[in-house]
Amino acid sequence: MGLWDSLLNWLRSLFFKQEMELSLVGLQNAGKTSLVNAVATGGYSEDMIPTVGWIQYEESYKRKCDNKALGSWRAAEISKHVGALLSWVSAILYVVDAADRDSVPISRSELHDLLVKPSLSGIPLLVLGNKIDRSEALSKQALVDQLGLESITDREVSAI
Ligand SMILES: Nc1nc2c(ncn2[C@@H]2O[C@H](COP(=O)(O)OP(=O)(O)OP(=O)(O)O)[C@@H](O)[C@H]2O)c(=O)[nH]1
Ligand SMILES: [Mg+2]
Repeated sequence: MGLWDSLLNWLRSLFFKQEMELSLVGLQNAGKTSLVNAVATGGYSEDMIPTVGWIQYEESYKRKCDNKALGSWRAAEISKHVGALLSWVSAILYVVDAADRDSVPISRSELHDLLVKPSLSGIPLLVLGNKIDRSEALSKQALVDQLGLESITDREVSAI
C-alpha cells in the first residue's frame, strides 16, 4: 500500500468528514513539498527547491485534493511559530526524513516541543517516515522508538 493510501485509511479511521484541514510539518528537507506534489499531481521530481514561507500551497492544492497543506517552516521555527496557526486543523502530519539519521533527534525534539502547545491539545498526529527508498533509512519501529512516539499519550498517534 502506498503512503497516500495509508494516510487516507488513517484519516478515514478517525473522521467521517470528506474534507478536512491538515497541516504538514517537518524539518527542512524532510520531503514535505514532494509529498504534497505527489498527492496533488501524482508526480515526483528530484529538482526541488527549499520552500520559502508557509501558506503558498493552500489555494493550488486545495482544488486538487480535499486537504490543505501548510507548506513548511525551518526547523527552529516549528515550535516557535506554528503552534497557534495549527489549532484549527483536523490532524498534524509530521514528515521525517528517515534516511537522515543525524536529524532524527532534532526532529524528535521539535515534535515534542510542538505537541505541548495548549492550542494543539488532542489533535491527532500521523508521523510519515519519508525517503524509505534509501538504504540508510530507519525502519518504522526504529523511527517510532527514536522519535519517542510511545510516550505521547494525549492524542491519537500513528506512524506510516
Ligand atoms: N530518495 C528520496 N528523496 C526524496 C523523497 N522525498 C523527497 N526527496 C528529496 O528530498 C529533497 C527535499 O525535498 P522537499 O520536498 O523539497 O523537502 P521539504 O521538506 O519541502 O523542504 P523545505 O521546503 O526546504 O523545508 C529533494 O531533493 C527531494 O527530491 C523520497 O521519498 N525519497
Ligand atoms: Mg518544501
